[in-house]
Amino acid sequence: MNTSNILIVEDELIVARDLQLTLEKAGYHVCGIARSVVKAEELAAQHQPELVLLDIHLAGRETGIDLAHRLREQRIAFIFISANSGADLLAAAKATQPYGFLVKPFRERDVLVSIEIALYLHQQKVALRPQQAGNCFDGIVGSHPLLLQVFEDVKLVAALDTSVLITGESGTGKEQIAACIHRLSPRRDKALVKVNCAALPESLINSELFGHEKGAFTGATEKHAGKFEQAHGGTLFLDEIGEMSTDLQCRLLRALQEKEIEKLGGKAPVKIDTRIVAATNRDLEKEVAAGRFRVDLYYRLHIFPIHLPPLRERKEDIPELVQHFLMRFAERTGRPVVTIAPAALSQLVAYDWPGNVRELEHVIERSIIMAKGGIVTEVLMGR
Ligand SMILES: Nc1ncnc2c1ncn2[C@@H]1O[C@H](COP(=O)(O)OP(=O)(O)OP(=O)(O)O)[C@@H](O)[C@H]1O
Repeated sequence: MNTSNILIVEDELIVARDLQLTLEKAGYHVCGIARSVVKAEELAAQHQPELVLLDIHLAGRETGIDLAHRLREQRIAFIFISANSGADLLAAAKATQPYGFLVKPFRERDVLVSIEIALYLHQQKVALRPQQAGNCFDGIVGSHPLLLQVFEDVKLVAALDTSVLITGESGTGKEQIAACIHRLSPRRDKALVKVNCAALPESLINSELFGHEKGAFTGATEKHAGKFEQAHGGTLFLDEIGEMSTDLQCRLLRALQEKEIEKLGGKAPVKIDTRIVAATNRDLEKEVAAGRFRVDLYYRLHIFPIHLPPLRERKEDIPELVQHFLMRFAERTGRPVVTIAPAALSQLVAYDWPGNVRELEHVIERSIIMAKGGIVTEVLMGR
């Protein structure tokens, strides 16, 4: 009997229901059907599926390819299901390293065989992981002492259950470090849920974080589990915490102190066990001094601060980072690796990188596209 939990991400309800029937007949458990990437991420965080069946064209702004990259980071297996199999789309799908690609219309048998193989391959990978997990800092390039100190801090704090505040300029890798803390913590098998506090309007962020009951406000047609609840047992990454309104800061502080939240329209508080990792590129002390950030919340988050150095303070890492981005671009696109001329590399090392590693990543991608004869001879700085 198969008991694996499977999530279906498909915008055509008839196809999704057919798939659900097929899977349930074969003994799998379908933990949900999502029509958009947003809903899929909500369900994935809630149910921790072993496998996701993923359509490419979905309702909403993002595609199945966008979601696939993130599922891969979270080490959740997925198989694409799509009516379209054009060369460009296949190249983009391949770059996400899926466990399979089924072209619609497909036979029941093909779906079941693909799922069985995907689950088997995924289990093999998971079984191998303990030896490889030694490096949870995979994908974080650099060996400057300032970065090595960050790695040490992360290893130390990951095992504890305290809140962590990651500071550093934009593009220095704060989100990557937050993911490492989660992966190294005892909460690693539960969800890591991310919220960008600057990306949501004030009116939405409240229900996004704390959730709401059905009928809590006009348009609340269904009960919604907020990010706090979705991250129950796991970690909630609050990016750009410096942008939070004072009202929300107050609710967050209460949630941290009481370990419970109040849903919009809810009758009783809900107990939560969620670890907070927050990040900011602002100087929170200045924000506190200016009265824009609550001092009590600041101290609550500041129990263990981790500071990421700007790239200009660890220029020695630039050549290795450049090499990393050149290789990664080749891997993603399936094209040969482009090299870089020494003069161009010197220019990159000399530059000050106000946008840090993210800016370097963009400059390299742009330079590869403009490169002739497989070698980058010119680099064009600027974000
Ligand atoms: N040391 C590193 N090695 C490889 N890639 C890195 C490194 N640091 C950052 N990056 C890459 O740079 C980009 C920006 O990183 P990330 O989103 O973690 O930064 P951030 O500090 O959270 O930025 P922001 O404050 O703007 O949210 C990402 O694509 C990330 O993969």
